[in-house]
Amino acid sequence: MNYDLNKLNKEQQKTSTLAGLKKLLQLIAHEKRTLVIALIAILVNSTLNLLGPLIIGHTIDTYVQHKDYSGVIHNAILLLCMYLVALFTSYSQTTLMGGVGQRMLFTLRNSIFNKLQQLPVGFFNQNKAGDLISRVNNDTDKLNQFFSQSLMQFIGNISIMVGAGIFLLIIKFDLGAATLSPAVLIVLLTLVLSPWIRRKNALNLKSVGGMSSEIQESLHNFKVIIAFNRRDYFRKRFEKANRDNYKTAIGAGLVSNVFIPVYGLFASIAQLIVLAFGIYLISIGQFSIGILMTYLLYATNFYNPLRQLAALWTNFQLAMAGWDRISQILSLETDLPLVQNGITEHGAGLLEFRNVHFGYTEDREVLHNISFRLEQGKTYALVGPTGGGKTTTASLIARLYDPSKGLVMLDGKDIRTYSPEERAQKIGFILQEPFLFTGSVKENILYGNDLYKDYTNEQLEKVIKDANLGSLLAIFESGLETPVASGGDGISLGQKQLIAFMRAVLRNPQVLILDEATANIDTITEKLLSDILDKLPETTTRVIIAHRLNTIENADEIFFVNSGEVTRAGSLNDAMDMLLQGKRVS
Ligand SMILES: Nc1ncnc2c1ncn2[C@@H]1O[C@H](COP(=O)(O)OP(=O)(O)OP(=O)(O)O)[C@@H](O)[C@H]1O
Repeated sequence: MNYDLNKLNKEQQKTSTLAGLKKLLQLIAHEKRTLVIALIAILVNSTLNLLGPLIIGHTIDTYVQHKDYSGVIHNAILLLCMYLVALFTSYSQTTLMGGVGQRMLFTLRNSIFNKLQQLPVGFFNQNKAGDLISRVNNDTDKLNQFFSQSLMQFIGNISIMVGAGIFLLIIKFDLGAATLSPAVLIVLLTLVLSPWIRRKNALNLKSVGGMSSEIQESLHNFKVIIAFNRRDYFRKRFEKANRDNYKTAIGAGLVSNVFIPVYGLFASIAQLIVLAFGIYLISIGQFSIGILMTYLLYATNFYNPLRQLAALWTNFQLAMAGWDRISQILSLETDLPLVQNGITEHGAGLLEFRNVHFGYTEDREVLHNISFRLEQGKTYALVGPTGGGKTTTASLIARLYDPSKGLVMLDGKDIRTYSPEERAQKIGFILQEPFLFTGSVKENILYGNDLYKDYTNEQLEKVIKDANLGSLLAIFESGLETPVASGGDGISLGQKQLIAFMRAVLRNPQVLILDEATANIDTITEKLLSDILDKLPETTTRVIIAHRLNTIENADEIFFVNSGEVTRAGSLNDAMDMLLQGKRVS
């Protein structure tokens, strides 16, 4: 399945502003009470702002012109009180919406992270970690900014505009219509330009993701970069990503800023219309100075928010572009679903591949029509040249992927019928490059193991000794409390493999897969591991992938994996011949 977020097909990419907005609103649906209070606050604020020009006009015509200063002072105090209440409502709505935005950000980041936890290995093969981090951090923040800062401003501005527009039309309809006509052009222009702005913003967010991937890759591989003196190479790559980001940011900024001067121009034209027409109306006795003042203030009240709406609209487009990138992740489903009514067979082997085909991508098949069967309690070895398909076969045993054709049976049932927990309990997989978390040896050993999670060190040490793993633990200076640094970088690769080995064995799986698990371990420790493997419960089936043939000399059966085909190799000597000749016997 295609999981590459930057190459989704049209169907996967299809998003509409309305549908996106609807889904987004669901995220804050439980905030109804806060939203209603914030809405009331902003409407009160707009109303107070709209009453201002009326009172000012009335003061000029009634009190200023008749030199009634007590009336002027009275209205001035009234205006001051109104502006203070407006300030309070504005502060309240900002604080309330700030909280809504932060809570939404929290939920959204959790949802994306949870979704990432559910997606299959194929998704992570096809996407760069840096880009995903950028989506979780940066794109969600764009949404937060819109919700916490822009949404209520948006509503407030629209209500002021609508109110001001109504007053303009009521006071004098023909002048009102002339004053509002530039706004119609602005709305049309906005509608035409919006998709373009959204596209430009999406490109910009994508380039931020690209830059983040470059940083992640170079930080992750810093040892190789230094060892190969490739700093210049990565510097150039980063410079290119940074330049791409710079260009897309300039592009997005340019299109976004196109509105601001255009809006300004239209607002000025509207004011000119009011002034010219208003002065004419005064000259023919239809308007008073106070009404002209009120009119001018309403025109400003109409066009100022419109100008701000341009900026808010840009924020909205940016938030929607961010939301598109986020919802691309949220809408993905795992291609490893739980199958309810899979085949169940008695008497099947513990594990069986039936005519399995598999490819990481649709255009290249890696495993071709593989069939084999593993019995309980036996030891199997997979040998073969590099790139032959051993790890891929093991990955299908652990259901990191599903076959494109064919079936994998585990313990008499289609492997797809097991829940991830059941499967992880039955299958232990020690990867070629085990990953350790920051913490202690104990925390890493107990990772994913609920059975011993509350054990004290003494209890756990006893369990480890009983599982014949004591000699491995003794290799670590401070035993269970030996610290492990981020990604396990503070300890050797061999030691990592030992921890991964203890982690897998303590779960007591039915099938234990060791993928080159002893490749970085000295001969004496390797012998220790071999003894431990021999002492595993009789029911444990072992699948050992190894390049060094001495590690598999005790295997009950050897499979030769080459060019995506799996065949029985017969004896160790036969396997050796096949490896040396690079071909298989039929
Ligand atoms: N994540 C992946 N995406 C695409 N192709 C892959 C991926 N992993 C492996 N392959 C390809 O699948 C084929 C089999 O690889 P696999 O890792 O199974 O070989 P292997 O026998 O385990 O090799 P090695 O002995 O080097 O570990 C190779 O051609 C490899 O290039």
